[in-house]
Amino acid sequence: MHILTKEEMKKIDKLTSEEYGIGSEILMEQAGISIYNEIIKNFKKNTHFLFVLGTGNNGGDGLAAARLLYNEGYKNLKIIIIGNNQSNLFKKQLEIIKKFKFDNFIKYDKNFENHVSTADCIIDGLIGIGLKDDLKEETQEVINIINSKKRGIVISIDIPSGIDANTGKISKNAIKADKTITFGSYKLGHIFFPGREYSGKIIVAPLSFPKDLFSLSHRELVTSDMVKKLLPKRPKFSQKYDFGNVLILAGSSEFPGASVLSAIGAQKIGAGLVKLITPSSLSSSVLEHEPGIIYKSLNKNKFSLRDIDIISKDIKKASVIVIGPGLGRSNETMQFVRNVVEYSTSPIVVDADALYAVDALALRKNIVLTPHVGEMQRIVRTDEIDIRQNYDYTEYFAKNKKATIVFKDVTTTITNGEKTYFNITGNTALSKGGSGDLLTGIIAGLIAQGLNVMEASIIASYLLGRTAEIVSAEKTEYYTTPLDIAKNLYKALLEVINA
Ligand SMILES: NC(=O)C1=CN([C@@H]2O[C@H](COP(=O)(O)OP(=O)(O)OC[C@H]3O[C@@H](n4cnc5c(N)ncnc54)[C@H](O)[C@@H]3O)[C@@H](O)[C@H]2O)[C@@H](O)CC1
Ligand SMILES: Nc1ncnc2c1ncn2[C@@H]1O[C@H](COP(=O)(O)OP(=O)(O)O)[C@@H](O)[C@H]1O
Ligand SMILES: [K+]
Repeated sequence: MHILTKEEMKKIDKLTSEEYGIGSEILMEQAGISIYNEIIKNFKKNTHFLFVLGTGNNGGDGLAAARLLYNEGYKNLKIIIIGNNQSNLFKKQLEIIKKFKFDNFIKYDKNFENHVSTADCIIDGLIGIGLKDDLKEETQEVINIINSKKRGIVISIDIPSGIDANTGKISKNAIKADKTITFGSYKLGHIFFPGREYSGKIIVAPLSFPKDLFSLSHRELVTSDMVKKLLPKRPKFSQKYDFGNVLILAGSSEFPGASVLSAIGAQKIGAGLVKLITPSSLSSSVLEHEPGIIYKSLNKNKFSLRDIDIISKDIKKASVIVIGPGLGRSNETMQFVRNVVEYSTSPIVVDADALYAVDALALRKNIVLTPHVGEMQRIVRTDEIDIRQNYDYTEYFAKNKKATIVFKDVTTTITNGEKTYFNITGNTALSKGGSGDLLTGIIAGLIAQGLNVMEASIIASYLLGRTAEIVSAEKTEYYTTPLDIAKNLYKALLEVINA
């Protein structure tokens, strides 16, 4: 499923009309029908509806849906229109609904609160992707009353009014919907917070947009289907060397646990061989969890430059290297990181402390950086933009650095600057030390099996998040730990494989 900006959506509207002859009126009627269909599935004819509509095409969709319901015997409908500048399609829909003898238009006055609190279902068609500038005061007031006085279900048309479709940001105020019915495809505002939260359950109504047109967007949502298609094959006629060799350079006497989770992640996702080389002897617990992991301790506190000689053979043999989790950030260790990255030509997953050496690294497409919010804000070296709300800056950064980036957040951005994937699986069970270390190992385990760094990052992010959802449904988001997630990774795998 592609994820569109409002400009891309408008372009697709235009092309659908001009190149394919399916005009805006038809699309609006279809939008109305899809809202109508969703409503009749869930509400009886005696339901009290309040349609709160603007005067643009978002409001026009609302008028079409209201008329279809009215025509089917849903008689408890009230419509309130906010604003004056009616779009042509809105005007037309208004004329049509009047021809159906609908006349229950109400004014915006002191009784509005009462209408809101007595409605079983409120349809929000105030503003869609046409939001411009800050919300007008009257609209803010209307939205405020809906959010605070509603008793029934709120359904937003296309996107909750007040949410910017390109960023998910709130403009002064926004409707908190239970459900959003959007058209064609997701918009970015549906997947970035707070828009994602304000949208509630999102339903995508396809309308008649030609599918090919969506590929004008280079951004996609990671889905179970996509993961299923990308999962590496495991042919019967195989042996361990066919599934790759993961070398993990991680840990220190101060942070021995991180490397353990990375190694387990790589092993559990199916890598042929996983070797953990770590400075301290404190990570030996890895063998209790997975005795198949090859474990080597250098019996010191942290990596330094001269360790390169000891591990150079391993670096050459590795089909993928993980560097970073739990390393610490001393100068010597950063020198070590730089040298490993320069020395190797294999794919490398650079995570955690190793990200602090990024400035000095010559990056390449098969290097994947996996920063969380703080690390990302630091490596882009600018405080001027909030990196969580600027996926295009992450894309720009990846392109510029010629690397692949997995920017880990509630919505994770996976990009090489040309293609971008967003993952939205996961929950707060993952907001705990160690989840990222596990992810790193899973990414590497997939690269070892022959996937490129983008493919591996897509699958790993999806599976990590989905496993967290599955495990926490049983054990709660409080209780679930990275190790629980590692041990249950098979549940998300099975769900994907059997879907
Ligand atoms: N053109 C098409 O092919 C289709 C468009 N559709 C609908 O059309 C919508 C886009 O329609 P429009 O481009 O007319 O725009 P919208 O209807 O989304 O927004 C324009 C309306 O919002 C008001 N508005 C904008 N900024 C505001 C602010 N800051 N404060 C208060 N009011 C503000 C304007 O006064 C106007 O009434 C989509 O979201 C979707 O719902 C659907 O009918 C599907 C097909
Ligand atoms: N609330 C959340 N919802 C979804 N995913 C989350 C949430 N919190 C954290 N995550 C995910 O969990 C992982 C945390 O990584 P990170 O912060 O690097 O952990 P650590 O460095 O402690 O191992 C990332 O993949 C991130 O996307
Ligand atoms: K809306």
